[in-house]
Formats: sequence, C-alpha cells, structure tokens
Amino acid sequence: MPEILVDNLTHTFGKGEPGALTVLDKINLTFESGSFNSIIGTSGCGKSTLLKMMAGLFTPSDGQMTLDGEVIEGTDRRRGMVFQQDAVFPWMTVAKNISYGPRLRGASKAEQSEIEAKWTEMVGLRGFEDRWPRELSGGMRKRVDIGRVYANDPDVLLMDEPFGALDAQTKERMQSDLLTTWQKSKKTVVFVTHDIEEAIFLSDKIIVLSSRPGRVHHIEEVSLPRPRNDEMRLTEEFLAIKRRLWGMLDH
Ligand SMILES: Nc1ncnc2c1ncn2[C@@H]1O[C@H](COP(=O)(O)OP(=O)(O)OP(=O)(O)O)[C@@H](O)[C@H]1O
Repeated sequence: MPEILVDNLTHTFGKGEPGALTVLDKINLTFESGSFNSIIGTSGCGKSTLLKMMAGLFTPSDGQMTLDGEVIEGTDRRRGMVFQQDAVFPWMTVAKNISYGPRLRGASKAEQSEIEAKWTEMVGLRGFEDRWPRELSGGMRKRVDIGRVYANDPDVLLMDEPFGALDAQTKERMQSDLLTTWQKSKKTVVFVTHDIEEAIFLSDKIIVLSSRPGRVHHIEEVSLPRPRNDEMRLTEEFLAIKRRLWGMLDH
C-alpha cells in the first residue's frame, strides 16, 4: 500500500511571467498508507491545485510529490480522481460505466461482469445495473462515479468535494457509505472539502491550509474511534474538534 510524500512543494501559476500567482508555498506532508486524509481551507487557498498535482494534472513549479518513493508525473490509474461534478457517461448503463476502465484495458467479458457485480454492490447500486444515468438521482450518479474509480483498483483515491452538490441528508448517507467501502479496501484517500464536519467524520488526519499562498497551518489527528456512526457527530469530542478547526478558518 502506498505512501504519498509532498516534499517542499511550491506552485506558482505563470511562474516568471507578469501576473504570476503563487498558490502553494513550501508544503511538506505525509499521507500514510491506507489512511483517510482531508484538506480544508478557505476558498482559493490551493486545495484543488494540491489534489490535482497528486493526480498528475499539474506539475509543481518547485519541489515534488512521490508515491511509494516514485516521483508523481502525469496521470496514472493508480491515482483515481473523483470530482464534484460527476463524470458519468450518459450513453452507458450503470454497469457499463463501472466497468469502463477495465474494458478499456482489455478485461475479458467474465472479468467485466465480475467487476460490475462487485462494485455495483459495494457502492449500493445493486438492482440498478441496467439503468441509464438520466434515470438516477445526483447521489446515485455519484455512487456510479465512485464505483468506476474503484473498479480501476487504484492505490490512491483523490476526491475533490465529491459530495459538494448533494443535499445534507444524502451527503451524510454518502459519507457513511464511503467509509464502509474504504474500510473494506483501505485505499489511501485524500479528500478536499469545505465542510469541517465532513472532514472530521471521515478522516484520520485533517490538513488545514492557510490562504494566499496556501501553507500548512495545522494538522489535526482525529482520534474518534472507527467504525464511525452518525451519533458521533454530536459527541463532545467531535464538537471540540469542530470548534477548534472553525476558529482556524478565515470567515
Ligand atoms: N490553471 C490555473 N491558472 C491560473 N490560476 C489558477 C489555475 N487554477 C487555479 N488557479 C488559482 O489558484 C488559486 C487556488 O485555486 P484552487 O482551485 O486550488 O483553490 P481551492 O482552495 O480549491 O478553492 P475552492 O475551495 O474555491 O475550490 C485561485 O486563486 C485560482 O484562481
């Protein structure tokens, strides 16, 4: 299982040009194997930029990131990404969306069926295998998205506000279900969110970035026991962490 190291990373968009913008400054972080990590911070502090660099969508202007000791360069299916807007193909059924990656890599029909069965079940879409995306709710499309990334069997799951567009109730349900799936597979997760409560509920570690340029302001180790349940959101321990983190963000 992989460990991600962010080593003295600085990023300046348009470096050396007029109007250059430094968004991340000397970031050093470790994301341990199989851990669930969140990144929070005010809008524009560079959360998505950091995540996209882990996905290999941008190259840092200084410093580097490594996955299991190898420098991250370009995209790779070992690092799967889920965005806020779902990336479900409207012309494919739920099952075919989920097995898209393996099919592209030449998986046999039997392997595809096995993957479709496993991941529709794991993300809570059993019985919906033959439905079209237009027939699904926003939460269900998100489930397809997550299943499709998992079906590629990545080592690292990078999630950029995946539940940001969902209503509060659906969001809480999706958080619990994501933890159940994660606990069965123990991928390393890096999750970007605006939502402090979401970060506490999900994470082992929360990184608070300060704004402009983004620097590591605080690292919160969340000691709430696992498995987590909704009642924990109301415990003194949970609320104490929430108060502490809330006080750190600029409002
Ligand atoms: N491709 C780009 N070129 C130039 N500037 C960019 C680019 N992408 C992002 N930025 C700028 O970098 C800064 C950080 O953006 P980023 O999306 O990483 O922030 P964020 O913390 O994820 O914000 P939010 O919470 O609002 O999504 C912003 O000022 C943004 O305008």
